[in-house]
Amino acid sequence: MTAGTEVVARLAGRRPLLVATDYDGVLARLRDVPGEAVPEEWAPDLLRRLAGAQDVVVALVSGRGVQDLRATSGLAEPFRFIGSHGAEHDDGLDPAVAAERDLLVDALTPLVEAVEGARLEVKPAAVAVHVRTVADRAAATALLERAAAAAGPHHTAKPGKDVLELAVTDADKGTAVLRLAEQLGADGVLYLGDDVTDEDAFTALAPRTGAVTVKVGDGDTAAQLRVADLDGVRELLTSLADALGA
Ligand SMILES: O=P(O)(O)OC[C@H]1O[C@H](O[C@H]2O[C@H](CO)[C@@H](O)[C@H](O)[C@H]2O)[C@H](O)[C@@H](O)[C@@H]1O
Repeated sequence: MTAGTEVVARLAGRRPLLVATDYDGVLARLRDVPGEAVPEEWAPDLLRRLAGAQDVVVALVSGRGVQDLRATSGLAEPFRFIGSHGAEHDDGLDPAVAAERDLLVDALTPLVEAVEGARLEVKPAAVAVHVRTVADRAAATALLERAAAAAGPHHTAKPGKDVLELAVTDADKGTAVLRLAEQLGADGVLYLGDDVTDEDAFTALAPRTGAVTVKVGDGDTAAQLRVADLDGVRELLTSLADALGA
């Protein structure tokens, strides 16, 4: 049985159904420049098909801030947005976190400026140190270690693919997706993700009846199912859309 067949068998009859998906590495290929990570050509129409089905809600869940996620993906309503690794729901963020974030920016800026090719990304509730374009890989590793050491006890370190993010809240994708599922009274939940922070969602959803979790790509995971790559995501979501009559 393919992952798509399994997802259809377990979810097609469940309503309301929440289809929640990570963005980078699932709907968009990884790029050197985060702003260039646009969705795969098939993704917007396929997500709209799913969101058009009766009692189906589609949510994009990302480490990006919601504003960045909307701008980079080009996606808008009817989709729901969870950003900043769970700290932002649609457009809401506690403004008090910005001052705390700016202290982190001050601490990390000199570290990043000392390493050629490194970049600092300032997000609503976090600061991310990117090393994808650092040619000296030993320097990249050392920078991520120094950035981790700069974190205070009230920060949450979130490692990812060539990135270390320091968040100023303890929100995660797991609690955020569970909260949205409760709000919707969802009887079924599908979650797709490829990166370390998606493991929080896989773990949080594991005990929930009617939840199916899918890891995209290689690596250890708490997800129940796996697809190899973004083409696997397209096939899986197409099977679900067909089964929903969307
Ligand atoms: O939760 P996600 O939607 O997967 O977002 C995770 C991070 O994605 C972005 O960084 C990653 O993608 C970049 C563009 O392809 C790539 O250059 C970088 O190496 C990846 O780590 C985004 O820039 C971060 O803010 C997100 O946290």
